[in-house]
Amino acid sequence: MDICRTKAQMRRALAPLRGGGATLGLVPTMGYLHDGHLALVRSAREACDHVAASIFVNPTQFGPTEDLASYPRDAERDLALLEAEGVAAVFLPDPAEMYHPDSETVVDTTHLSGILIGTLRPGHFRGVATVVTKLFNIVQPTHAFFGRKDFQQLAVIRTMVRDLDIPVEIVGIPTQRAPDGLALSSRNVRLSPEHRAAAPALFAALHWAETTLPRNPMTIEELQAAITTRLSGTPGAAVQSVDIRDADTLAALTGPIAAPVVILLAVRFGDVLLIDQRVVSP
Ligand SMILES: Nc1ncnc2c1ncn2[C@@H]1O[C@H](COP(=O)(O)OP(=O)(O)OP(=O)(O)O)[C@@H](O)[C@H]1O
Ligand SMILES: CC(C)(CO)[C@@H](O)C(=O)[O-]
Ligand code: BAL
Repeated sequence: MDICRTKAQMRRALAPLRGGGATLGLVPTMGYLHDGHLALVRSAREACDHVAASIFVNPTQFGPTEDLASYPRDAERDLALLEAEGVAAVFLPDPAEMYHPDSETVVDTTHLSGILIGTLRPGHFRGVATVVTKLFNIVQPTHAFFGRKDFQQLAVIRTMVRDLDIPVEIVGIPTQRAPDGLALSSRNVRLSPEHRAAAPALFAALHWAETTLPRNPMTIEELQAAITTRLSGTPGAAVQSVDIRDADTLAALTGPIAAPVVILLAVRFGDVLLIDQRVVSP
């Protein structure tokens, strides 16, 4: 496995893997890998001839009061995991390698970036769209793999690829969970034992909605209120948002639920923001 700290090294490592119709899958990550990331890598291995991964805690997607400095990191362990999964090359730049000191160009999905998580994390999706565009340009993958856990991020990336005619196929992978239902996330290690014990409440609320809705027709407003009440009773949980949106466009909805909708949850436990989502049908 080639470990590349510069763009030039990455381009050199990938050059022999291109051509002859070979497919190259990219798995972008911020490191501190868990089985959710490895599920993306395994899907990429199944779909593509070669797999590249990136590990970069991207400063431009963190707000000034967010957890950039305390974001968990363990590059050595990450590299061993990626090597064991048969990854051909890993891109591991530092911020100075990634961003020109006079960098001024950004990529932004002007509507999608500003709604939902975009209101909790202003500027976040512009940072994501910009760094993912840069990764696509550096790696030039035929396919790229993202988790559906970050549902809005996936929508932002699909929109950006559509609007800018970026020649890459985006693949969304189902959320991998701990046995108690908590969605795997690098930030889970920062939960206190009490908060970790309470955190499966997000999964429980989604599961409740998924099983209740087909038997018990509800309006958007009733479902949103029921989920908010369930989450608010969870010890230590500060509910940030419960949104129920069109599963394809993320457009706001009102009234009776007649088609599949996505439930998007954001809940803070201490200073850790957890998100989860589920598409449910009436
Ligand atoms: N539980 C999961 N199942 C499937 N994919 C996941 C899961 N968690 C993260 N991913 C995906 O892995 C990729 C890299 O995500 P990232 O490195 O930010 O990990 P994370 O665990 O989501 O960390 P964070 O705590 O920052 O949310 C993204 O495409 C993300 O959607
Ligand atoms: C896609 C991504 C690697 C861009 O920094 C990040 O947002 C993530 O890990 O989901
Ligand atoms: N998984 C999304 C990256 C972030 O939270 O910044």
